Formats: sequence, C-alpha cells, structure tokens
Amino acid sequence: MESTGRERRLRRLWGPTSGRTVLMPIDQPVTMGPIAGLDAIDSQLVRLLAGAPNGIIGHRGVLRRVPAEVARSTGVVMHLSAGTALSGRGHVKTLTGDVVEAVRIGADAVSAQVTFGVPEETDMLRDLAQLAGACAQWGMPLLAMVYVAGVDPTAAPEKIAHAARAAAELGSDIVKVPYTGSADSFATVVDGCFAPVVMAGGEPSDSWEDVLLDVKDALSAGAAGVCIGRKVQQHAAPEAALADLHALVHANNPG
Ligand SMILES: O=C(CO)COP(=O)(O)O
Repeated sequence: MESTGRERRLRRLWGPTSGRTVLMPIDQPVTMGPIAGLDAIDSQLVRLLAGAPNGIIGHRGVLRRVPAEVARSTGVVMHLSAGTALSGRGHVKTLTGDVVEAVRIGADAVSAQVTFGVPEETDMLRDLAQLAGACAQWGMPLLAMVYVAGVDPTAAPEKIAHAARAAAELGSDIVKVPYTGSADSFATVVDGCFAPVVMAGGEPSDSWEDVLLDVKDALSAGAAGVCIGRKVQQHAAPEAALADLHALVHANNPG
C-alpha cells in the first residue's frame, strides 16, 4: 500500500485515543537566536521531554541532541525551512534539507513554513509543493506552518483561513496556524481546511490562564491540537504547562 509509511508515521504524532496532538516546536532559535527558554537547550530539552509532548519539531542540529531513548516515545518532526531575523526578513524561509535526510534520521514528519503576503510567497509555495511531492514519494507526512505577514489574525481570520486552505491544497497533512482570537473565527479556519489544524503559540503572554482559555476555544472549534513553543518554554514550570495542555487536548481521552 503506497500510503502505509505515511499513515504509520502520522499515527505516532497523535494521541492514540484522543486523536489530537501536543506538539513542541524548538526550531525558533534559527530565526531568533538563543532566546530565553531555548538558550540552555540540553537542560531545557530534558524538561520539555519530561512533559511528554506527542511530537517535537526542530532543525537537524537540535534533533541530534534529543536522547535516543526519548525519540522512541516522542514523535520527531524535522523542520526543513529557515530564515533569520538578522536578515531583517526572518519570515522569508528557504529550504534547508530534504525528505531523504528526514527518512535517514527516522523522522515521523517534516515541516516547513510558508509566509503568505510577501513577495517571496511564490518561492515558499513552490518549496512547499516540491516538499509535498517528495513526501508523497517517501511516505512522509508534511506539516505546514502558515503565517500571513502584516496581518493581525484576530482582525482578519479569513486570511488565515485562506492560507491554511492553500497549504492543505498543496498537500500538507497538518497545518499550523496562529490563533484567530475566538472559537467562532477559528471554526472558519478549521472548517475551511480539510487537513487537521493545530494552533500555534506566538509571543509569551502575561497570563498562562488566558493561553489555556484560547486553547480550550480552539479545541471547541475543532482544532486537532496545539503547537505552542515559547509560552511553554518561558513558563516558570514548562513540565506543568505541558501537563495543562495535555489535560485540555487529550481531555477525558488520555494520550
Ligand atoms: O511552531 C512554532 C515555531 O515554529 C511556534 O512557536 P512559538 O509558540 O514560540 O511561536
């Protein structure tokens, strides 16, 4: 069966009962440098992995630092696009690896970012589509991280819905989008996208309780899970924050 590898890999990223996922992105230092929460990466990895995310998303260098025994129980997503704030245009991403390398390291999926609404959008769309083609060839799931430049997602959820749908149309198996500010608006994103949608994090906020309320609303709108980085990584107790996310995402359906 041509799709077996893809399905077997995808299954490792979802809670077996809930069918939802808590993903932990640790790819941000390429864009932002050694930011708080990811600067002392080895000790932070121990804490984050103790919180048992369903999957961890990182570039090849940081994935090499994930202890092998953990990689057996936590899904691994190899991030394949990068851009740095040093360029002044950190939202413009270029491909940094390929699916064959992801197969070699035993990744369960690959991911790439597309920033919509910038002149380089066409390059990033071409890269995503080429990646989707290679993923189809190798049975590798593809997660697209979509953002719309210069747009407040709460003010223009229809633009987030458009970007999410475009990523699904090009072959993404999971689409990560910023939260649009309400369950109703997030439902338009989820309902318009035939691939599962996970909610991104963004800048750390003052109130963790507010983050949890947003997660609750996103899930009630049909989100397939969360992909929240800095808000957890810069939390005073990242393991406890992850436990909170597990409780919501996998509520009444452990794992
Ligand atoms: O998926 C993400 C980065 O790739 C989201 O990270 P943040 O939650 O830190 O914005």
